[in-house]
Amino acid sequence: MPCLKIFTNLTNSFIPNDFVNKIIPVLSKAVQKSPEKFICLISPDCALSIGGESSTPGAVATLESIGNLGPSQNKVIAKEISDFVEKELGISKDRFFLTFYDLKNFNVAKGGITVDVLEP
Ligand SMILES: O=C1C=C2C[C@@H](C(=O)O)NC2=CC1=O
Repeated sequence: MPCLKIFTNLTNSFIPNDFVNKIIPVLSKAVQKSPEKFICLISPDCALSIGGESSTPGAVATLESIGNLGPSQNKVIAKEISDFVEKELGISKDRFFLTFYDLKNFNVAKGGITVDVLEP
């Protein structure tokens, strides 16, 4: 599944309960894949230093997808996700770091079956 993982120094009480669901349509539109395929997890209360500063809100995130990533797509995706994270979590864009991983289909499995077999 295309998967966004966010690690943040925000405490759990600052993460809206519906955050992981609300971001799915944003991901779906930005990555151009159907919403039911997406996973989002957020890990709060992380010890996180960005440039020696650990008390200001910040986050490090990874986005994994089989395709639909690349130099032009990533520019759009980065903007959409960082806008949403800033609006919903109050994390400024200069303290939000996103890394993209374009996965091979044989390196992802769902229900115990690799995606090259699931979606040949
Ligand atoms: O990363 C991806 C993972 C999957 C699994 C499969 C599915 O859920 O149907 N399709 C996927 C697309 C991806 O990009």
